Order: sequence, then C-alpha cells, then structure tokens
Amino acid sequence: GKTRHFKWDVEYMFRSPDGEENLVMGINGQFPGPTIRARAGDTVHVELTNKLHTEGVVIHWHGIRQLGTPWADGTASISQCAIAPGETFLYRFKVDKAGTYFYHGHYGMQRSAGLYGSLIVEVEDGKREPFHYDGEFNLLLSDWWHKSVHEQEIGLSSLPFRWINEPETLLINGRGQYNCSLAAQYNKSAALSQCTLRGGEQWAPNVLKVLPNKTYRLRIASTTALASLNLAIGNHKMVVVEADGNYIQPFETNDIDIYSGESYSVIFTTNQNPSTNHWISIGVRGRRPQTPQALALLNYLPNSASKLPLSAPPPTPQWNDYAHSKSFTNKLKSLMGTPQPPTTHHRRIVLLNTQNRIDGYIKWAINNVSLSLPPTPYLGSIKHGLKAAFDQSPPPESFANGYNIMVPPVNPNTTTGNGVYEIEFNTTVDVILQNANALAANTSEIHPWHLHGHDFWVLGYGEGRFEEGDEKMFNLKNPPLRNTAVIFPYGWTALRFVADNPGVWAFHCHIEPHLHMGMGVVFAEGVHLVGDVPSEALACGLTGKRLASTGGR
Ligand SMILES: O=C1O[C@H]([C@@H](O)CO)C(O)=C1O
Repeated sequence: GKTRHFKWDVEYMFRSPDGEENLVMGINGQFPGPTIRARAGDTVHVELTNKLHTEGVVIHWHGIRQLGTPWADGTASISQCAIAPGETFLYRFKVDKAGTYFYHGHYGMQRSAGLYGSLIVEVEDGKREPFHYDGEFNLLLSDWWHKSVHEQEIGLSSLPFRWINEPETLLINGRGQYNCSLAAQYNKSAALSQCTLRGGEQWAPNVLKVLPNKTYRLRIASTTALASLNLAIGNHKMVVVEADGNYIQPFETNDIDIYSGESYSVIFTTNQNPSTNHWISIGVRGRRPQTPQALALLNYLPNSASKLPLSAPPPTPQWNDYAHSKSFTNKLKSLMGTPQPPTTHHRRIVLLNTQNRIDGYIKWAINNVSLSLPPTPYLGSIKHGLKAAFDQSPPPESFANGYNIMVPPVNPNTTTGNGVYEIEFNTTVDVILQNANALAANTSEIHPWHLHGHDFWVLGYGEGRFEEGDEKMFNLKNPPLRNTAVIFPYGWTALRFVADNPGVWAFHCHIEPHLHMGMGVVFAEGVHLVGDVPSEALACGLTGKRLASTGGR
C-alpha cells in the first residue's frame, strides 16, 4: 500500500453551519475537516498541529482498529496525552479494511464543537466491492447547538444540572438551515418560513447531482453528539450493503435508522420521475424531536437544482416507534464470507447502564461506577506498571441480581472510578449491555455503544432483563460485525469480540454528553505485547515523570 501524508492544523474559526455565526472547530480552515481517501492496505500519516490557544486536542479514527498502533487511537487519557497548544503529534496507522469511516475529537466534548470529518477506505487496487455502482456520494451527519461547547460542558457538571437540550439544527456535511425550511411551502401550517438562499452560503444545502437510470452508492456516517437519526430518499428505495466497514447481506428499505457512531452504505437507482428533483430527509428518533428535519436535494440532471421536488420531503417515523427501529436493526445480517464468531466465550461481562447522582450531580454509571478518566494515559501506565495512575481494583463484572431495571434506581447514589477490565490476550469476551430506567419514571433512553480497537459481532437484542438461557437466542450464523451497537429502552444487547489487539481500548456510549457524564468503561488486553509507544504520546502525568527520569526511554 501507499503512504498518504496529511498536515493538519486544528483551530477555532468563525463559521455559519446553519445560518447563525458561531465558533466552530475546524481543520485547515475547513468544516467538516478534510475527507481522507485511501485504499485498504495504505498507511495514513497525519501530522496534527494544535492551533487552539488554550486547549489540548486528540483525534480518534473511528472504526479503524489500529492493529499494532494502539498509541494512534486518539483517545485522551487512554491511548495518549492530549496534544498541547502549539505542539504537533504524528498519527500513523494502517487502514486495513475498505469501508465508510470518520474521525473526530476525543477529548472533552470537542466532537460537539465540530471537530470531525470523513475517512473513506476503498478496496485494494484490482479488487472489487460485492455490489455495483456508477457513482457515489458521502454524507456525514451531525447535530448542532448555538450554545458553546464550554457552556454545555459546564452545565452538565453544575448544580442544578443544566442539560444541553435538543440541537438547534441537524447538519449534512456541516450544512443545515436554522429558523427557515427549504420545504416550508409544502406545509401551509408550517411554523418555519421558506429559506431564501443564493447557493453560495456556508449553510446552503447539499445537492447530489445524478443521471437518470444509474446506480449510486450513498455513504452515510453519523457523528451526532446526541441525536439518533432516520434517513430517507423521497420516492426511492435503498438497499443496505455496508455497516461500519463490514458488508451486509443486501436488503431493501424505505428508510434507515442511524445512531451516533454508526456508518452505512446504501445503493439506490435513479429510476423515478426524471422531470423532477427529489428530497433526502433526515429526522430525529428516540428522543422527542424539537429539531426540524435536515434536507439535501437529489438533483436529477438536467433539471436545475433550484427546481423544487413535486412532493414534500419524506416524513421521519415517529420518534418513539421502537418497533420500526427494531425491525430495521434485526434485518442486519453479515454478508456470506464475513468472519463468523467463535461459538463459545471465555468471559461474560454484564454492564448495567443507569443514570445516577453523586452529591446531587447527575451522572451515568456502568455497574454503579461513573467513569472519570485519569490524567495519565492507561496505555503508558499499564505498560510501565505505574499502579498509582488509576484504581487498581477491577470494576464489577455484573450487577446485583435484585436490581429492577423497569423503575428508577432505588438508591441513585453512585461513585466515580477509573478501574480497567483487564482481558486475557486472545480470549473471547461476551458483553451484555443492559439498559434500565433513568432517574425519571417511565424513561429509558437509547444508547449507541462504540468499541475501540475492534469490531464485535452483534449476537442479539432482547427485551427486559437478560436472563440465563437468553443466549439460546444468539445468532452465531450471520451476526453483523460492527463497531457500534445500540441498546433499546429497557432492553439488552449482546456482543462478542476476540481480544486480539494489544492495547487499551475505550468502550462507551457515543452520545457525547453521556460519555462526559461517565458512561463508559476501559478494556486492556495484551499490553505487555505493545511495542514502543512514541514518547510524545506519554509526556504527561506519571508517564511524563517516568520519561523525565529515564531520559526519554
Ligand atoms: O443525560 C441526560 O440528562 C437529561 C435528563 O435525563 C435530565 O435532565 C437527558 O435527557 C439525558 O439524556
């Protein structure tokens, strides 16, 4: 493979993602950041300079497993020290598997500030995808708040608690429209007025130019801070072919659900009325929406892009129609030829997800521990045996038998912790993610869980509490291989992975404020097998002191 070189400056910029000017975190003057395109087998070199004046920064390459390069995973406190203002860090890693990926900040809530972009890995030269298409488009989805990320962060850790609330705008490739709708005229009772745009604005919609009777691949990834989304193309069906960089047994659908941290490829054919354009719509699911749909235009050439489609944008399914979401999720099966899971596991970790309180502050906790990351990155502290760097008692393997997941926690008080699940190298681990009632009665939320350093097999979903014997429902034949999987309200999700990648890996809810409130755990495997970690990754905390005393070795 080739080596692809990039030199990036991360900085704040003035930008109008939705028509209102705000501070946005961008790269080389771009928002979203530049798209990386590479081929499977290539090595990506990103020389990242932190041009923020007073904040550290890191970038995580979401979905890239970092086989042999755990120090390049871009997770502050886990794989490296945050890059200090003015300093440069070299991310060097191999992209081994074709697919639709993205990258984003992984320090504090910098992803919410706009630090993200696309990473597309094409198949190796001479190889072909298991489906045909004439052209492709890429849509990176996000949500946007007018309140600064600093204010959001402080609100989450204040008394009284200040929730970030629902986003002002949904963005497609960093573009959305606030306070006006591109499609107001279809809905006479609409509260929003028709947008007036000239086309050159930073918030002008995406226009996908297509020819009639062709087949297109649409790559879709969601880096939302909060919103679960649903995407539909007016009058067109889609065939799902890829999820999180793994091929899916193709199936047809009118709309797709996409949770934060997930990516998909769908194929569609431009076989509809060629004398008109069509809408692509994105709307909120899983939380009572207060954010209008985001729209892009499917522009059938030679129609003008200013010609409005004949019909209104496709509606988003009801936010709480979980049957719809589950039906979509259950259709995802791996394409034949995808690696199958081992038939047995060595260890099962059951993770109860609850919303809790610590001294009145609202937190999320996993088996009653709310994650609070240490100042020394685990990769260095574990490799060098620096036991003072984090809690040495292992976090709980499960939760109390008598816990009733259907009601708010009887004793909501929890504690913070930063212990690690130490996993024996090359063993097979099952994780049962167990959802529960949050602090408010009759409330259980969706949480998309993302694993670093691995793909996992999604063995199954179930309602209520996971019981001994439920493993009989596991799909061991063609479970989808993914890096992100959702837990539905009051339900469980079962995952299996092989701990074959030496390193320290975050596993967490991909909702940015939830991770910030403690909703994650840390896995460590085969750290003794990790080779030299670049000293720039460890120049902080106790590993920084160690470097000073060993002369940098
Ligand atoms: O973490 C969250 O906090 C709020 C709410 O539970 C408390 O205001 C909310 O909707 C979340 O997802």
